[in-house]
Amino acid sequence: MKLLRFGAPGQEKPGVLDADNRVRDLSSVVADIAGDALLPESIQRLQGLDVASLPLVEGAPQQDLRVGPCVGNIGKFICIGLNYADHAAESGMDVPPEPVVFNKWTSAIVGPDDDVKIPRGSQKTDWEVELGVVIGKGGAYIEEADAMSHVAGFCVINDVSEREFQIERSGSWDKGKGCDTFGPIGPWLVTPDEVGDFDDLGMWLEVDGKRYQNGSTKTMVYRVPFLISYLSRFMSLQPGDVISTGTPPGVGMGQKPPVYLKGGEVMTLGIDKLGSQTQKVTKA
Ligand SMILES: NC(=O)N[C@@H](O)C(=O)O
Repeated sequence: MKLLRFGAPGQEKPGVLDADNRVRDLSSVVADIAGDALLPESIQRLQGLDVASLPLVEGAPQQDLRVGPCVGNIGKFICIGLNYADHAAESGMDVPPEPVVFNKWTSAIVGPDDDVKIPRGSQKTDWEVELGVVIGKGGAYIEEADAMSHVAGFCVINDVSEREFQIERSGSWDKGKGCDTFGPIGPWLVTPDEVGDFDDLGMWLEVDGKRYQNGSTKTMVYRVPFLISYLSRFMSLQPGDVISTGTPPGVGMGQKPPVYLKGGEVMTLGIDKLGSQTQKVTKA
């Protein structure tokens, strides 16, 4: 099942894609794709609906119908760094002995096709296609073997990053990761049954039609069940938390010479079975 949120920023309604990829309005069934609506029993209830009987929404998603972030009211936006050995190498860093964990502020969250704004003073705004994991059932000290029962679904994330703010300005990476618009999420929240093998999903990213990232979740160092279990030793996870699991090689910082985003450029990125995003780059 592909769940989504559609409408103007801040006023999104819940929806679901039907068999013909048209949007059906879920407002009469759930208030939002958020919080307790992501619990396993709630998702199961949605999966039991006759989708074709729900009201049809006018417009083609991602064309004349705006799609918002596929999860509302996200509590924590947790990211994993250096989770692909070849990306760690292009960043001039070693694969860490334990996952690198950092945050994106929730004010960074935007829809999959909303503009990405280069922050004031930035010279080094960069891209990162990543597999997103959305928590359905919360918990602490989750066993790795049980971790997938805590997952509501998967989505595409662009972990937009300002490298000078992140690496050259002291302190944690967070300054360069959480600027406004640096967290496009969606278009769809795809339930695990529809994704199947999440350890073998192709992922890609292009800027103005030039392909920079071409990877697969196959080469992740720390896999999804381990990451959920690992994170839950340091914090309780809650319904609607989002984990961005790291990027494969091909970021701008890793090009020779490095390449960074400029106003007017367009990023397109996607992951097998999870859909694609398109963002115009503008200036704050
Ligand atoms: N270098 C860097 O910022 N990396 C990451 O965010 C990552 O590995 O996903």
